Amino acid sequence: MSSLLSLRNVWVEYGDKVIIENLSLDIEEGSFVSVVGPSGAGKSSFLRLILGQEGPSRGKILLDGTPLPPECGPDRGVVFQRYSTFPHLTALRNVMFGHECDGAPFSARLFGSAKRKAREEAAEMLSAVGLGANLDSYPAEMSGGMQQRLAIAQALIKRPRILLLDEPLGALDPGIRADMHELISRLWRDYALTIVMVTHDIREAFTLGTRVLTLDKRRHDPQAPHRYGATVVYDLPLDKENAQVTYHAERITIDEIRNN
Ligand SMILES: Nc1ncnc2c1ncn2[C@@H]1O[C@H](COP(=O)(O)OP(=O)(O)OP(=O)(O)O)[C@@H](O)[C@H]1O
Repeated sequence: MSSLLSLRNVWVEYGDKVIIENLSLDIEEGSFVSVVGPSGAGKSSFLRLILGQEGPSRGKILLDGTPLPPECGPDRGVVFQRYSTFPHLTALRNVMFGHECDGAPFSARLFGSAKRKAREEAAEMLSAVGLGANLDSYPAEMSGGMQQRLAIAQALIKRPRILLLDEPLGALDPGIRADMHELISRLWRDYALTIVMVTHDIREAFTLGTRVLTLDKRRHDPQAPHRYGATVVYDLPLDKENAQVTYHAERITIDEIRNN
């Protein structure tokens, strides 16, 4: 595997508030990186950096060895915990929207064969996420799990090189999460994706990831909580061939990682 994304001495600072501190990291093509850490550690900020929603205050980020374009492009797709889809569009139109924006940036409307092709691809993607029977449903008519399936289809239609997941299953019931784990694993394999997923669920991090990163502060100043930022304090590659790792993950906690 080769390095798809590299962060070199990256800092995120807001005024004198340090959020991410001197982060250096390589993410291999085809890997599934789970990111865990305490609330407020900077996990979403880390995803926003990769997405291009904000730039580092210092350091550089390279995609395939070249500086990451400052704006979010089709090479990166994202799914948030909620509200990733357009409520006024059907499932099919939600997924077609990416192609429509590219093909007709001003009107977001395609015609003729371009429209037919976009429709076929969107329907195919919706089938891949298990929504083949819901092409004409609106997000409000769908369950939480179905809405997240739709958000994933919408993110994947542009065939991104990196898929960013920010607590994508955080609002779902545990039973639905298990189905979603199966779906995300299958899409990761079938579409040869590189995935970076933020989660608060340590079991999910170990079940899905090929690597688990823990973001946290190495130093704390009780008088000035934002004096120091977070960095990668644990970086655990997982041997997915070894089923035992998955079983152990059932019981593992952040404290157990810290103590190892
Ligand atoms: N635009 C901003 N201006 C100032 N501070 C910000 C800004 N965006 C984020 N922060 C701060 O950065 C810190 C990290 O926020 P972030 O959302 O990345 O953490 P997180 O690890 O994802 O948290 P959680 O697990 O609770 O979602 C927080 O203290 C937050 O208040």
